Amino acid sequence: MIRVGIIGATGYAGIELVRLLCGHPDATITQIISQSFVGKKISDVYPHLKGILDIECRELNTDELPAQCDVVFTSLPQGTSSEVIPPLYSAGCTIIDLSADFRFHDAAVYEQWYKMPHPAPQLLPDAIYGLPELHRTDIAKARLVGNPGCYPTATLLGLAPAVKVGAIDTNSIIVDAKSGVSGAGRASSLEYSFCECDEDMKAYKVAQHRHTPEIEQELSILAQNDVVISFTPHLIPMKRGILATIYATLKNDLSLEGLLNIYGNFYKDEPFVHIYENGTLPSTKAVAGSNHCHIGLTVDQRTHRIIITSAIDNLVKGAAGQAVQNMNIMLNLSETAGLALPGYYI
Ligand SMILES: NC(=O)C1=CN([C@@H]2O[C@H](COP(=O)(O)OP(=O)(O)OC[C@H]3O[C@@H](n4cnc5c(N)ncnc54)[C@H](OP(=O)(O)O)[C@@H]3O)[C@@H](O)[C@H]2O)C=CC1
Ligand SMILES: CC(=O)N[C@@H](CCC(=O)OP(=O)(O)O)C(=O)O
Repeated sequence: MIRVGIIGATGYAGIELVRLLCGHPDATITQIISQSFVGKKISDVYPHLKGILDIECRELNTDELPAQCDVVFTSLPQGTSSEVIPPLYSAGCTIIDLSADFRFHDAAVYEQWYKMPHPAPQLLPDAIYGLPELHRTDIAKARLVGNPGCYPTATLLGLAPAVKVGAIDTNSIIVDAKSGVSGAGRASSLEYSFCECDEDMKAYKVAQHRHTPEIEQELSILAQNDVVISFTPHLIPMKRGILATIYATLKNDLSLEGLLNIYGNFYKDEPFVHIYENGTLPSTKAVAGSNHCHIGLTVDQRTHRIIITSAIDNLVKGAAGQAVQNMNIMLNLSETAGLALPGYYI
């Protein structure tokens, strides 16, 4: 069995990792690392784990952890991950980081958007952007993966085939995305409390959200050109789920059938990406609790635009599930191990 440690297991993304790994056939959780709950059983912090995982939360010890774990997931705030990762990486651990710290090729871009110096820029050349549908071969060779953000996962999966084949004008891309409140993490602040969020919907960080450069980095690689997008996130009164509605101008007279062919070919061997073909459109309910991404395509003949809808669960394909998928690839396990169950639906 592969021994796994989770640093930041007591957060929402971390505890989703725990849930998925409890059902993984080849991995066992040996270390649960926390900051606020050291000495408590994880099943006392999260009672749904009682009788399933009752181990104690420990304080981080970067000298001891490498001998206790083969793989370490870091699910910590931005800036904190890249402080703890260097000694673990030097000691030989395989690391999947759920923060933004290892998603960028250029430390200057990170520093501009995250407004802090990058604590470990020397490791950026070793880190691979962990979107398997785009970088599977490199992920398989990597020992450090920067797991993508939730909005970038939904957006990039929705756009990748069209951008790769040059079907759309990449200057015309508009991403209008909605997220459930768990996307903001467990640490509470007034704006995410029940009475503030319930029965409300609002845009936030318009034209300045930190996921913008992450999406642009990957689209630019696909287009082999600098791509700039408009991205507007919204907070909606749900616990989980992201729906990205993406608009772009078509370059040629492509029919819906033509687009379905392009998308079908691009994703033909992908276990977790599904294109809707019968005129229906995806919704967050269909992916809640699963590692799947559902994509719907519409061609608006009047405006000559493609409208793509892409749905994921922010905590699964947008965080913990994708991290497990990356672990499976890095360790040459079956890519779907621990991720085979369907979502909740209800
Ligand atoms: N929520 C989501 O949908 C997504 C989250 N992510 C990323 O995953 C990471 C975790 O997010 P999320 O689970 O939502 O956040 P939470 O706020 O729910 O959890 C944060 C975790 O980090 C630990 N922590 C916080 N500050 C420190 C510190 N200074 N030193 C050590 N540990 C610390 C907390 O420990 P303790 O509880 O012990 O205090 C907790 O376990 C973030 O980088 C986030 O951006 C990525 C994609 C989607
Ligand atoms: C609803 C909500 O607040 N969502 C978070 C995105 C969470 C995420 O994926 O963030 P990282 O890139 O930091 O890992 C936000 O908009 O900042």
